[in-house]
Amino acid sequence: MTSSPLFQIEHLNAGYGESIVLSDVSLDVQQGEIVSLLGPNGAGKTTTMMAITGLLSAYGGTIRLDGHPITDKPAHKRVDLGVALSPEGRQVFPELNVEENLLLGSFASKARASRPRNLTRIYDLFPRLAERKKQLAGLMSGGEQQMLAIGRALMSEPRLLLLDEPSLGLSPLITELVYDTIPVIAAEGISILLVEQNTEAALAVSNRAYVLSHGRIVAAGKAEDLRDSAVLRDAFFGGALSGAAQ
Ligand SMILES: Nc1ncnc2c1ncn2[C@@H]1O[C@H](COP(=O)(O)OP(=O)(O)OP(=O)(O)O)[C@@H](O)[C@H]1O
Repeated sequence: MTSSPLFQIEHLNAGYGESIVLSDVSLDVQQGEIVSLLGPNGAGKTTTMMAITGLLSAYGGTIRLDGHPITDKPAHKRVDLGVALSPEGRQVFPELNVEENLLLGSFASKARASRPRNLTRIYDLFPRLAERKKQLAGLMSGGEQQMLAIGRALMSEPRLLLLDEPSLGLSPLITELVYDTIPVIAAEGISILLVEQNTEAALAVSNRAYVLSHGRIVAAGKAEDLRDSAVLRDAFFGGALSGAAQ
């Protein structure tokens, strides 16, 4: 693709206090593209997501949406500009019902005015949520909670949807059900950055992928080229990394 990317990270450094987790991370996502960020436990995937949303400040580097830097914007402003996160572990509000959880996704955003339309759209995407509008989120299955977390993120009408480990703790069958919706969302023109340890599920729906290991991008390429690559295996199973892409 040659068009300028909807979303771009350039040379991002980030971490916690004196502990640097991400070093020189660069990646991009085109409009409507599904891009995976793969890596084992502790590679820095969630840290990357937190830096993109503004929940964690970058130590260096630039994060751009539509070419404009958002690195210094507060988290709520990034939501309004079109960045939404479905967090690791879903983090639904267990004492609130499905619809209340969804409404919170647009509570403070510009999308507040279009709530009825977006609710309809999300219920069309996830009929299970439509059947359970009044059910307490805490009483739902892991798969339903995952659908709810994605639906809640969509309520803010994102242009970039960040999905952090959507398959975590789900059976293969339920993972498939959740994953079936990802290309449908992308087909609406929404760009998706998908963080996963489940490389097989992620690569099956992605156009491209990056591999993160010890806070550094160690490989990048088309999803089909990375599927059986040695660098992906090394990143997960601790082999010596060559650093070469693919
Ligand atoms: N709040 C925090 N304070 C200090 N260090 C942290 C914090 N959160 C994460 N880390 C450290 O940052 C590194 C990267 O963690 P991160 O959660 O980003 O990895 P991950 O790739 O998302 O892994 P997982 O798949 O297990 O969630 C780890 O070494 C982790 O211990």
